[in-house]
Amino acid sequence: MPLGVWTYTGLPFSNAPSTLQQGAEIRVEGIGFHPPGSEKPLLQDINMSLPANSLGLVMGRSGSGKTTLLQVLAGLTEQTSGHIRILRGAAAAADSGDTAILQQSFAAAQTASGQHGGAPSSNGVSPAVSSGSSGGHANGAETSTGANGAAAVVVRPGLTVEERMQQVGLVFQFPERHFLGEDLMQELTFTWPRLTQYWGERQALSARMQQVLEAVGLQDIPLHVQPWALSGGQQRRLALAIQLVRQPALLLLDEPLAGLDWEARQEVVTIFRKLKEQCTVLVVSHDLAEIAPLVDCAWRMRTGGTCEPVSWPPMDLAGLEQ
Ligand SMILES: Nc1ncnc2c1ncn2[C@@H]1O[C@H](COP(=O)(O)OP(=O)(O)OP(=O)(O)O)[C@@H](O)[C@H]1O
Repeated sequence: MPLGVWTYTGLPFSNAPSTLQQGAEIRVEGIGFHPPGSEKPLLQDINMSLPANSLGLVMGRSGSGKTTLLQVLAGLTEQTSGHIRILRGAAAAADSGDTAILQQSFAAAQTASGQHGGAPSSNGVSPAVSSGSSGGHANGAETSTGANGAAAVVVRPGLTVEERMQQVGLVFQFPERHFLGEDLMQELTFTWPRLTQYWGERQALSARMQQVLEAVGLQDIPLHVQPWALSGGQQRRLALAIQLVRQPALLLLDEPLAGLDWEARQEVVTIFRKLKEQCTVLVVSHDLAEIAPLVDCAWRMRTGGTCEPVSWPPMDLAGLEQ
């Protein structure tokens, strides 16, 4: 499958099938990043696990490496150690040894392919025959057909940077500073593929655009309006819409409330409540008062690029902010 078309944000357009509508479990395992020329590593042995459709929070002092971590997760920077996995369905089950989910996944795959076979064995490897397709489990695991025709769950070690760029969306801090389109239509479609071979992709995107605009509450703004004529909150919602149209499995938000007034912050937080239904979300933020009620799991980054889990919900939110 060809790699997607590159966008102005550095994110290639996803050629992933439109079945990627739900969040996935995210595993960050032993991620380290030590760029050449830097005396010390910027990230060290980062471990995180985000359940599907959860919202994770990363906090920490300035310079502790939060943005660097997001860049690695989004595939803009390649880590020097560790790996990142996006697990769906059978992949998550195989990884955790959950044979019940595996059995359901294989039953669904067999029904879809019109084939029948035995149940998965207790080690999670199915003796059943499948079509050999991925069965919708993009990355992390897939069903494959062996030489004897038997299907097995193959858990892949980690995502390449290209795969991350396709499956992870990143909304930068102050995303409105990166707007390039002369109107909303241009801004929303700027990253869409233009070559004839991607016509099907464009059609799928057009079909999703209206839904996404409604989800972020911008459906009543005419598409000929200039992006800079929008309010601060509307601009942030536009930046979210641009990423949501791509249907990322993981959405990364870097200080999404920074620089917004009270009203705009409320607008954006309201959208975050709904975001979790569509994808798994990881937010870097200092604005704990607004974000805290939405958070399912949290980590604190320390100077030197280490990361530790924070018990959630916290006993004392004010103390956490210090
Ligand atoms: N490619 C690089 N090479 C060397 N140092 C880098 C590189 N990229 C970032 N840094 C340094 O890594 C450190 C972490 O930066 P990062 O922006 O990730 O921190 P942060 O926690 O997001 O900070 P803030 O909250 O201020 O945004 C900083 O000291 C930064 O100067």
